[in-house]
Amino acid sequence: MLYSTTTAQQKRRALREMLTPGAARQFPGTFTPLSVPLIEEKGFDGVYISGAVLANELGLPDVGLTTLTEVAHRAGQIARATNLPALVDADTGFGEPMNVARTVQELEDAGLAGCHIEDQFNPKRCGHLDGKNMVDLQTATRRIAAAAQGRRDEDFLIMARTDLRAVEGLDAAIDRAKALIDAGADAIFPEAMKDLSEFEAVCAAVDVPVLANMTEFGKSALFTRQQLADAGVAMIIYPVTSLRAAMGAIERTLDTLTAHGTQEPAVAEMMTRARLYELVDYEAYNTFDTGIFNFEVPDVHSPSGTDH
Ligand SMILES: C[C@](O)(C(=O)O)[C@H](CC(=O)O)C(=O)O
Ligand SMILES: [Mg+2]
Repeated sequence: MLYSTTTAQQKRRALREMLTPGAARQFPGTFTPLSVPLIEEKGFDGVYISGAVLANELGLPDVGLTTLTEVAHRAGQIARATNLPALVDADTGFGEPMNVARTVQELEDAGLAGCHIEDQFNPKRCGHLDGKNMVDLQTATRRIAAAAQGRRDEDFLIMARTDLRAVEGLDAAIDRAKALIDAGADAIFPEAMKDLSEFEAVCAAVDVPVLANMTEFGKSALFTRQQLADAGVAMIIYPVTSLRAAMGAIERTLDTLTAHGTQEPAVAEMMTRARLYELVDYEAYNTFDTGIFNFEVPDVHSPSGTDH
């Protein structure tokens, strides 16, 4: 009950240890702390907090409108709800190199295990769309160097994302990934890979953990965990999956309500009240006090009642 029983430091260590080449650790995205017990219960390795989802959840497009304060706050609420490590999308780092250093410190304070910082400039966009604004190599490496310098816990994972593949091709993206590692990146997120052989090429070219982004309706096909493990991938994110699933269910339910005048036909698809209460550990809160107030209140009206 309440929040996680492991410290942020322990979660960061755990993340470091689990990210070996080919481990293909699965990090489903979540936009709410409420999904976190589900992710844990189903045996996933960690939790991902997507910038696109945090923006969309606020009714905004993913073009760099969310602020560091908003992202750190929401990501912190999610991170503290889980014993698993949480990786957050820090977009372009929320400013110039000095701001990026502060971003890392805010995310450390919020209990995140790591973040990724990309080489676009605002208005940034989803890595799987065309027409991205890319910063030059020097700006990209400065961002990562500032992030590494800002970090106070050496286990906080700084992942560099490069969006260059869709703009200048795979070789350029690999060259940039290497430069970002030299600048201090602990891991690489090669965005918008075209096929499995591209993941393989990146994994072979760098000796840090590589992330695969399995976002739906994007430029990459939805490869299985085994396929990505065989390519050498250390970590897989499913950034928008739960949001898309939830929004699909909401839309279908609203349609049922308008069509039938009642939600009754949709109830079978809903999470039950009992299951929802289970996720928030209702029962434990009911009994929490009984373990603490196990003494008797003296009767002040009895002859010995003043003796307390
Ligand atoms: C990973 C990503 O950065 C995100 O914010 O979740 C997005 C996902 C998406 O828009 O599908 C991305 O740029 O790939
Ligand atoms: Mg993003």
